[in-house]
Formats: sequence, structure tokens, C-alpha cells
Amino acid sequence: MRVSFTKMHGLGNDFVVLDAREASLPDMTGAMARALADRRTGIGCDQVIVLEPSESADFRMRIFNSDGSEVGACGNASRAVAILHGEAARVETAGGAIAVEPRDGCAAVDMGLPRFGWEAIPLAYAMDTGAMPVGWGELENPMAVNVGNPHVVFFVEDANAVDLAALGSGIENDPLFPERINVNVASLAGPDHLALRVWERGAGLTRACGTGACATAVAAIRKRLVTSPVTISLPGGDLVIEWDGGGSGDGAGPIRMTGPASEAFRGSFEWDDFA
Ligand SMILES: N[C@@H](CCC[C@H](N)C(=O)O)C(=O)O
Repeated sequence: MRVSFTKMHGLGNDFVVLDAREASLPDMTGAMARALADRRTGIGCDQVIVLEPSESADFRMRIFNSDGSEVGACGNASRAVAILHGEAARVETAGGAIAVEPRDGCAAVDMGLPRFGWEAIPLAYAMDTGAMPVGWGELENPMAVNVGNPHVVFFVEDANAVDLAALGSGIENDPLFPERINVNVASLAGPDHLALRVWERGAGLTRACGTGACATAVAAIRKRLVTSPVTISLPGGDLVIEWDGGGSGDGAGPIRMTGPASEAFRGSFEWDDFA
């Protein structure tokens, strides 16, 4: 069976998008996603995205990391899919419903409410997710936020000076995180401006992570380092995150992310070559 795909990216975080909303496809498996994401095969990406019909929203977006794990949220892919869809839509994801709206090469996404409880991250045992008494090498006392997927955020003097390639995998796979974790390292770059690098669960270092930007902005607002809106500068470019932290810092509303995404090329492949 020959299957068409669209290669897209958001700030250099790249996706193979398969559209099964009208013509159905065989079910995507972790092994198939891993094969499609493998850059040695000539396609390759950080995440494989499958669009399917939904009973509760305009369509459903399934997200597979390059290691084949299926996960709940992907901020950059949400903007890419908004641009591919071409109009405002409600999208069902495993991490909850989101609302996407394309705007001239950019897209705005309502990512839903952040969660801060240790069970919601999830962590293996109870602790204050606003000041976690744990550390790995030079990285200590992170905050944890679930924005449809789990994140820890470390605030450091200089995010670019941290050897995230060496530390990322150990933190991602630490038993403290029963579903593994996305690892964010951020530093203050100016008033309401943060620099961010991300080690993604199931994908490693990427040029940008939209949910990482959301989690980091929310953590920084909770910590009263910045106020909304916050510009997050990633290696691949900038995102703007808005969130009303409310008086308690526990959040009065959904996270809104705005930033660019674009189509790179279209192609097709033989399903059985990757299955
Ligand atoms: N690149 C994404 C996040 C993809 C999923 C993440 N690696 C996870 O395992 O939760 C983004 O832009 O948010």
C-alpha cells in the first residue's frame, strides 16, 4: 500500500504527518513509527504524527516519538497540524483536547490547563513539584509540570553551558519518573524572556519543544521570575507563551502558545517497507 505523507516542522522540530482522516490506514505501531522516524531510511523525524477521525473533536492527533513511544502532547506538531488543516479546529489528543488556529505562517494553540500535583506529573512518590529536593550533577531542584505530557524544568545561570547531551538520558529514565520525563534547562535572558534547551523523552535533544516552552513559561511564572506573555528562545527560534498564573500561581486558565510552523515537502512510501 502506497501512503502519502507531509514533512513539517516547528522551529526545526520535525514531523512526518500521516493523514488518516478520510482514507483509513493500517494501525500505527511503535515499531513502524520508529522505522519511519529513523533518519537513515531517507525520511526521518523527531515525531510521527497520525491524524484520525474523532468523535469528540474535529479530528484526533496521535503522537509517536522517534523511539516509537506514543505520547499525549506535542506543541510544535500542534502548530504544524493547524497550518496543514488550514482553519481553526478542536483536536483530540491523548493528553486532552486542544484548540488550534492557523495565522499566516504561524499558529496559536490553546494547550489546556497545566497540572502540578505529583501524581499528575507523574512522580514515583509525593513531593512539592514547585521545589523538588532532587538533583543530577549540576542540575538541582527542578520544578515539574504536566502540560499534556510530563516535564521537569531546571532554572540555571546559562542554559547553553549545561551538558544536556550527557545528563538528559539519566534524568529522563530516572525511577522518580515512572512514565519518563522531558527535561528542560532554562535561563533568564531578559525581562519576560527565557532561553531554553530541551532533552525530549523518546527523542533526545531537539531544536525546539513546544510543550517544553509551555512548561518552562508556566514554571517561571509560578516562580515569579517572569510575567505573561513570555518569549521563549530555543535553538530553532522563538515561541510566545501566555498563561494567567492567578493569585496562587496555580493557574487560572489555559496555556496559549503562538509561533511559526511550516511544510517542508510531501512524499510517499510503501507501508510494508516500514511495517
Ligand atoms: N516535540 C514536542 C514534544 C513531543 C513529545 C515529547 N517528547 C514527550 O515524550 O512527551 C513538542 O513540541 O512539544
